Amino acid sequence: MTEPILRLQDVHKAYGALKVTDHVNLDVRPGEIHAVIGPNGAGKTTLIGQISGALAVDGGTITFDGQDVTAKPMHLRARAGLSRSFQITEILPEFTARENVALALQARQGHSFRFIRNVARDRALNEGAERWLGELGLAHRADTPAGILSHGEKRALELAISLATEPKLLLLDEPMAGTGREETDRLVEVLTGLKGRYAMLLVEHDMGAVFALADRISVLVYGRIIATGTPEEIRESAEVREAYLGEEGAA
Ligand SMILES: Nc1ncnc2c1ncn2[C@@H]1O[C@H](COP(=O)(O)OP(=O)(O)OP(=O)(O)O)[C@@H](O)[C@H]1O
Repeated sequence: MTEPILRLQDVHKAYGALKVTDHVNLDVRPGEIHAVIGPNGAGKTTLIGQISGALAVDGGTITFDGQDVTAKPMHLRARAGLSRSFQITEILPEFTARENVALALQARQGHSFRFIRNVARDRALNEGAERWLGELGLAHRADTPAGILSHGEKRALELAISLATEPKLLLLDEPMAGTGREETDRLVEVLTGLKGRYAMLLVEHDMGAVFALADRISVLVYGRIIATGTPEEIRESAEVREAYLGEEGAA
């Protein structure tokens, strides 16, 4: 079997007596969308923080792309291809959508920020940026300052910025938060288009989006993963229904 791109073994963290992540075992396979769902306060944000390196673990091991990254700082994990998107504003509002992506491409090539003024003239960067914008349905917004894009378009732009860094795993932290129905549908469509090409760990409250996108779902309740399985298995699990999904998930 192919090695997972991300593996968490026995990861745990407590704040005093509160076990926020409680001996979590989880893996993400190459090309898989693995969603983590759970009620408010279940520990999802903490888990994402531990994976990205923003938060230290109390114990356990995090292996990314074959390397033990448990003690590695966030920037080294990012450099190794672990990209966190959403709930972090990476967009520069004064710059156009194209410039925002071009800057991410430029950063990947190791140039420093002070060359910013050369970006507009660099055709290769602009073409690369346009390719990503096209991929995410934003080609017609290339010249628009990022700050005046709609909320859903900003989310798509954040995704373009993440993808421009050629990640091996995308950590998607509530990408649908604050988006309307139409924009959520659009983002689901965009992510569906990327399916199979990138491994993604998706934390999301919108169950419609989760069940439409995920290959597997893990359910986190009080810091503990109570089930991992296909959307069908999760929907049919009596334990999950009782602990979390309730009638809504059964519908
Ligand atoms: N720095 C902290 N100190 C103490 N308790 C914390 C801290 N950070 C989080 N917690 C607690 O840990 C628990 C898990 O929080 P976390 O934000 O990870 O949950 P979540 O599943 O992401 O919730 P939501 O779905 O509402 O975003 C909560 O009870 C929270 O109050």
